[in-house]
Amino acid sequence: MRSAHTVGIVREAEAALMARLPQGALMRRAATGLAVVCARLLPRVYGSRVVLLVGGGDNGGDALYAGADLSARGADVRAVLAGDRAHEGGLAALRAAGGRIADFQEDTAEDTLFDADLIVDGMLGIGGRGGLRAPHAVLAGLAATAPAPVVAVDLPSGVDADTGEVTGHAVRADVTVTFGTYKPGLFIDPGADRAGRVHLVDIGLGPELPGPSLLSFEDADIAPLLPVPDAESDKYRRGLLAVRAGSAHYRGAAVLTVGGALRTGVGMVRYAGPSPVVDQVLARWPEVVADDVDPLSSTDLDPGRAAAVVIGPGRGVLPGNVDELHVVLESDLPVLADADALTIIAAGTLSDLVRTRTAPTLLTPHAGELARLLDTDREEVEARRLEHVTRAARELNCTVLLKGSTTLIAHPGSPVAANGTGTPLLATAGSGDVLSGIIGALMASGLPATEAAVCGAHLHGRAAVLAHDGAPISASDLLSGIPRAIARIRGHNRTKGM
Ligand SMILES: NC(=O)C1=CN([C@@H]2O[C@H](COP(=O)(O)OP(=O)(O)OC[C@H]3O[C@@H](n4cnc5c(N)ncnc54)[C@H](OP(=O)(O)O)[C@@H]3O)[C@@H](O)[C@H]2O)[C@@H](O)CC1
Ligand SMILES: [K+]
Repeated sequence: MRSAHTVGIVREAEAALMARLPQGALMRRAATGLAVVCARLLPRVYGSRVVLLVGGGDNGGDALYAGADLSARGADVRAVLAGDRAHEGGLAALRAAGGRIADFQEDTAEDTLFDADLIVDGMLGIGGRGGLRAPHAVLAGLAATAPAPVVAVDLPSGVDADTGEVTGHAVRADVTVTFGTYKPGLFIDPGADRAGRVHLVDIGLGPELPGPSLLSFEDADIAPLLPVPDAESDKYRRGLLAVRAGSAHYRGAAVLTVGGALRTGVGMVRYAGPSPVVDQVLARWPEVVADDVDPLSSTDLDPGRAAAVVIGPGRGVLPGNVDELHVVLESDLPVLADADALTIIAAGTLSDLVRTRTAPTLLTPHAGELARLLDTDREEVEARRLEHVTRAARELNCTVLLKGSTTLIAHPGSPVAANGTGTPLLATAGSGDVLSGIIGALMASGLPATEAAVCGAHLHGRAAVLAHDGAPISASDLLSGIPRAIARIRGHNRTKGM
């Protein structure tokens, strides 16, 4: 598990640590770690051409000191100064080690960057604000087209450290070397996409840091959460999931939601819906117990003996659907509400019920649905995803999973989790229905809502990567990737444990 802290917290922790250390010690630690990673990326250090892009603050200082280390080992190091000032100590160290320093020149910058074997982006770190100004933006553009790998110092310049937002230009790094703790923006798109592989350099900040602001999970963290049936398990102990998805218009939503649950593993799925949908579900998944229920007229809407309920995908927003959701939310069962159920909640009638439930509740909106839940615009949510998912969890007093290129999971009073798995190909119709089924199965198996959401999002992304094999995927293909993803994640855990 990787923990990230916001800039404000990093600054406080750094100040506390610096007060106990000789001046410049922290920057030396950071720069030494940076130089080690840079050296590993070069076939050999001696004779390699390293170009440093140097901003006016301490981020540039890190790059200059690391450049001095590489220069002392025989690299040909050139610093390009992006601003009219640069870290004095770093400049002196680079000069003393034989490195060359030049101001940014529009007509020579391209040749300099295109001749490099390695480009080090030390323009902006946690002190960056807003979109990159010139010439930083020009250098970011040249670095993106130059053939050499790009190493970002602390974070790619132009990425907001706290949110991952990018306004205008930003550096696209192959590797980011970050110091002391991860920054949230390294795990949230578009920042995560700009960061490449992320290395953390320990500069001794750990004891000064409070609990994390954001968490990112890896296979090894997910493996122990996946339910494993034992010899004692029967279908009821393994969990019965009630699925209230699909309608005459959207039959596929029921098939995909049920499929997601079955492929993840659950004791039993009990499906209830209109008769033509029941037929379709049973034709694809004969192991399901299915009841003909017309949610628009029936009074028998009680999910009965279930361990968890998934409600909403393709279900509809008619008065009967509102009644059905009402009954489900009034129960004391763990509930996952998605799609149409979110539209009903956003309309206001049932939001109080969500807020006051004591049983686990998970909402799984995409940006448009979250915007409706918060009475704002989709663009607002897309621009500041972390802020909005946190706000929704707080205001609705439940767990909220915001789907997107980085799926975020928030629960009141807990650090937000950023999901690191997946592929842009996941943005396909029905993919969210499968996710609901996966998470529903995990909730029915007894995982708390937040853990089920974290685990389910990870699994969903891994399944997509395994299923696509270089070609576009449909939501149905995703289903076949789920068991393989589970096997990979479990296998990873066994290797770690050996
Ligand atoms: N603190 C510590 O103990 C340690 C810190 N460490 C390192 O220090 C880094 C933080 O250094 P920092 O605070 O000096 O800020 P930094 O990221 O260099 O940026 C400031 C410069 O950027 C400029 N600038 C801002 N926005 C801009 C824009 N949009 N477009 C263009 N320019 C823009 C701004 O210019 P100004 O706006 O002031 O004119 C100023 O010149 C941190 O990330 C880590 O690498 C490590 O050594 C470990 C120990
Ligand atoms: K940087």
